[in-house]
Amino acid sequence: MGLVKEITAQHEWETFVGSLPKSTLLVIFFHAPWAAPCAQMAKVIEALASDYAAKEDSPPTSWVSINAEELSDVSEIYDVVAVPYVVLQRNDQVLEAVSGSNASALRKAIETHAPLNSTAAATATATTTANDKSGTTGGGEEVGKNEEVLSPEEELNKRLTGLVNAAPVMLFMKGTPSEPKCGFSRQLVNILRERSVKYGFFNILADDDVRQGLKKFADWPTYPQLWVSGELVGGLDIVKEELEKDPDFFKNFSVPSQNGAAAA
Ligand SMILES: N[C@@H](CCC(=O)N[C@@H](CS)C(=O)NCC(=O)O)C(=O)O
Ligand code: FES
Repeated sequence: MGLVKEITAQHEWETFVGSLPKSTLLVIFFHAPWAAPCAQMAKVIEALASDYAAKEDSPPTSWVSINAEELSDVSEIYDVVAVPYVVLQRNDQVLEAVSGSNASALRKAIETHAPLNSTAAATATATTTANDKSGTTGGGEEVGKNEEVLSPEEELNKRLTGLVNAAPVMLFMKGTPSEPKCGFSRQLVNILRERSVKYGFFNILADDDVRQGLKKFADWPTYPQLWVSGELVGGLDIVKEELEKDPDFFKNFSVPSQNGAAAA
């Protein structure tokens, strides 16, 4: 079996997703054949997939690769506006998406949602460790390398730093761009969409640690939160104000107005 399955038809996609066991983390890699960063990211994904395949007690994962332009219906469902774009989902729920060729953000995201047990845990029996979601999130330089011991708070902050830098424009929202779960988040998605802004997003409803932690980290009490280049811009009101002051606020982050995905 190839580790990363190329899906080339809509029906193939539907069958595949429909047959996935609930606990499996599905990694969906959207790419375009003309985008050089995609070729790089494809290698990263192959390597990650083989890491998971190599570890006997690793949580169940499944890896697919989709040509974003060829399967535009699928791309639309996931709001793919740029490639490479990787979506992590479990049980039909989008957990996180990583936009652009950001290998470390991707590895961090995957390890967060499907923690690989450390070498010590690997020697324990698989049954007792399989459900341990509360453990460390990895995120170290290399799997298996000695990691500095971090307090849970430091660990979370490290993770949050990774998340706010996961894409040049990051939206922390309630729900997903195609299914916002609150009017404030929906409005901000619309603002970004109208301006063809390329952005990554994180559904804070899927992760209460991030939901509560980021408020402290950002010193900002609500969602949505928009981050640009790793810095908090603010919530919906602030973004509206910024756009009033400077209508070109997002100029550097917009996709040229053409169909299909743009290289990130
Ligand atoms: N005026 C705010 C509206 C956002 C807001 O009030 N968000 C609330 C309700 S969705 C929130 O995130 N509360 C904290 C929470 O739900 O964790 C803005 O400009 O973004
Ligand atoms: S979820 Fe109630 S206002 Fe956003």
